[in-house]
Amino acid sequence: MLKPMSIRWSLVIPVKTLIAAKTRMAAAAGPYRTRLAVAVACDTVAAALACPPVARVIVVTADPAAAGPLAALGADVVPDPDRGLNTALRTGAAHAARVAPDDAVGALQADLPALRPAELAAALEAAAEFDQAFVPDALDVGTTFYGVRPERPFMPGFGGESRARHLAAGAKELCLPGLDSLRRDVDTPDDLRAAMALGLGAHTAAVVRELWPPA
Ligand SMILES: Nc1nc2c(ncn2[C@@H]2O[C@H](COP(=O)(O)OP(=O)(O)OP(=O)(O)O)[C@@H](O)[C@H]2O)c(=O)[nH]1
Ligand SMILES: C=C(OP(=O)(O)O)C(=O)O
Repeated sequence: MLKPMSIRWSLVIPVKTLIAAKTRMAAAAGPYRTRLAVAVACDTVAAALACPPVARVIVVTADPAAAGPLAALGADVVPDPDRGLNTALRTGAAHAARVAPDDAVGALQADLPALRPAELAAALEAAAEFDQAFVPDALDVGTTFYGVRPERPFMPGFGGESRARHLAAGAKELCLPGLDSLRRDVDTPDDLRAAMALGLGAHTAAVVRELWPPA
């Protein structure tokens, strides 16, 4: 058996078609909504690619306006069959199994604009000790990361109250301290303010400067 420290990861990051993305930010972001969605995904992908155990990032999207900048950062882009979030994740995981069957596979939400590579690395190291594991979101309601060891079944249960779903499916909840940036997904203006307090990545920070210019 591989030692957990030596496990490498393929991370699947789903990015919704932009016209339907970040709808809970629509009132606050106005015409900046789709740029914000792309920027947040760019910061998430850049942080994941900067994380040493991450061998590859596989973005699943049907939207060329998201695919272009994310591929330019170094992600592999796989077309989304457009049958919902968990189907998109399983499609990315199937690609990962084809290109790197010996690597662990994780699903990471695309809306983590404050993500720090060291926090992601700590979570991946902990996750490698379990067949399936997940990280709950900051509210302890949803999930920001779900992953499985190499060759184990990948059974993501994202959407709504996914923390309870992942727990019920027997996945290990990772309760490490110091995962704030990994748990801070951004769906609402309050979430964005909380992510700003942690420190936004450069792409999101640039959009926020235009959206909310400093007084
Ligand atoms: N590829 C793909 N990604 C999806 C799909 N649905 C959701 N996502 C992604 O999954 C994550 C969580 O999505 P949601 O919270 O449902 O959507 P959102 O666009 O972030 O926000 P809302 O529109 O406010 O719900 C984000 O990274 C989305 O881009 C889908 O059908 N396909
Ligand atoms: C899809 C999820 O989250 P959200 O809609 O809050 O981004 C989830 O937590 O499973």
